Amino acid sequence: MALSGKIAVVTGAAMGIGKAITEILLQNGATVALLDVNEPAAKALMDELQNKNEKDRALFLKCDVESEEQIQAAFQKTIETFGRVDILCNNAGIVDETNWKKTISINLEAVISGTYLALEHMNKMTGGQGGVIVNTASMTGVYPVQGCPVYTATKHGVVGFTRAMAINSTASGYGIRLNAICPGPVKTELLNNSSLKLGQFSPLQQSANQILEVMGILSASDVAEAVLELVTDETKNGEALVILGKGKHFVAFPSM
Ligand SMILES: NC(=O)C1=CN([C@@H]2O[C@H](COP(=O)(O)OP(=O)(O)OC[C@H]3O[C@@H](n4cnc5c(N)ncnc54)[C@H](O)[C@@H]3O)[C@@H](O)[C@H]2O)C=CC1
Ligand SMILES: CCCCCC(=O)CC\C=C/C=C/C=C/[C@@H](O)[C@@H](O)CCCC(=O)O
Repeated sequence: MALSGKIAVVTGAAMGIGKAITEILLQNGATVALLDVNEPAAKALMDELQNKNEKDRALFLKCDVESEEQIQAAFQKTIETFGRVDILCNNAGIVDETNWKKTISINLEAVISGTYLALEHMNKMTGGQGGVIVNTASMTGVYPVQGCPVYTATKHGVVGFTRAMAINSTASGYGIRLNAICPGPVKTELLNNSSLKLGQFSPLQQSANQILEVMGILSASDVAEAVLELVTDETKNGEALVILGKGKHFVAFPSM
């Protein structure tokens, strides 16, 4: 898929991996609606884009993905402004093993809401033009990590939901590819703060730390490059791409 003229929606776009995804999509010619709850960070990014003459292809829409109404309003504004949606990156996520219901709400429920809203607008069976959805899971969506069982559960859910929706899309003719990106540790605010967010499992942090030594730490740009591969490679549907400091691989799931 060539990105020039394509319209993308990215959630959690103001910082970290979402910011890097936004930047690489813009660099490759796409137009991006940036959805985020952090208005100051988003405005700072928009100022950076202004300096790179990319601001006219970027639209910040304040949106708390915990609110289905706010996601719907953001999609509506995107379509009113740019005419359609071709690419969706459900990227917003948190780690909070204490407020674990919020973690489920943002990391999984919002991914489902965003995907279903995108279907309404992208589905070829209902007048859409098709497209691609990349959901940000984590290596914890495939390999459980001590210290963050609910986070791990949400990311397993993102992988399973994405793969099931990819099968549905093929079977139903939606014309939409769905893939999951499963990064290991990435140097962002989320990772930096994660040791404070393990709640009752904080004593297990050391074992989580060991993963950093084994897996290495990625940059957000490393992940964005892998997301670009999933967006542009039209042969990829229903994949879970694990990316670690030591390399990347598509998960080989057991066949039935
Ligand atoms: N940093 C890491 O080591 C890894 C992160 N991930 C996943 O990548 C995604 C992005 O994480 P990072 O960039 O590391 O985090 P980050 O904390 O650096 O950035 C997350 C962005 O999402 C936004 N956000 C949070 N809650 C929101 C909500 N309710 N509505 C709208 N926006 C919201 C934040 O304001 C922020 O801009 C998450 O889904 C995370 O689980 C996956 C694997 C590794
Ligand atoms: C613990 C949740 C991490 C969420 C981010 C991911 O999905 C990556 C999962 C893989 C490994 C996680 C390791 C987490 C270690 C934390 O306990 C913390 O110690 C990391 C500190 C970051 C740093 O030192 O740069």
